[in-house]
Amino acid sequence: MPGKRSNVISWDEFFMRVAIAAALRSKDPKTQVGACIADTNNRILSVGYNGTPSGINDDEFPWGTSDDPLFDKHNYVIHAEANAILNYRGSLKDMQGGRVYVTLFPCQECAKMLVQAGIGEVVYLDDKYEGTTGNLVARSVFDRCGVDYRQIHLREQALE
Ligand SMILES: Nc1nc(=O)n([C@H]2C[C@H](O)[C@@H](COP(=O)(O)O)O2)cc1CO
Ligand SMILES: [Zn+2]
Repeated sequence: MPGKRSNVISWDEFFMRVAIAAALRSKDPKTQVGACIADTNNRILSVGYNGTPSGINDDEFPWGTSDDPLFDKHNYVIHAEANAILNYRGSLKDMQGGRVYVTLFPCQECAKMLVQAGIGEVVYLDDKYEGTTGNLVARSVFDRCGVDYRQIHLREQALE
């Protein structure tokens, strides 16, 4: 009798890899972000990535920044975390105490939305905007609202 495979990936790795797969769909040339929401039973509820609102064609969208707010992508893009919440078609009750896996630490606006959606823990990979105002406010939101956050690192993993 062959024994079981022992080198399976953890739930943390699994959900983060799903978030990474979502980020691969992003059309943003500078920063691609993916998010995966899992419930307390380790079931995936939803996935999202940063993109334009559905009425705006992301292939033709000018993906740049500008002094003119009408031509700055930041004013149009829906963040990965927000899309993951909005993509869910079930009851928000299902997200209570759940976890969001994000490839980049959330901004302050998404932090507030994640709190209101009932998310209990944020697991993130990158934190390239650490120390910026939005990043500090997001941390403050999580701290004040009792949402835990922790960074993970992925190891190389091939199928064997
Ligand atoms: N947590 C996040 N989730 C996201 O979906 N984003 C998105 C918004 C933009 O499309 C892009 C950031 O663009 P840039 O400022 O690095 O050129 O990533 C950004 C953050 C950072 O807080
Ligand atoms: Zn955000």
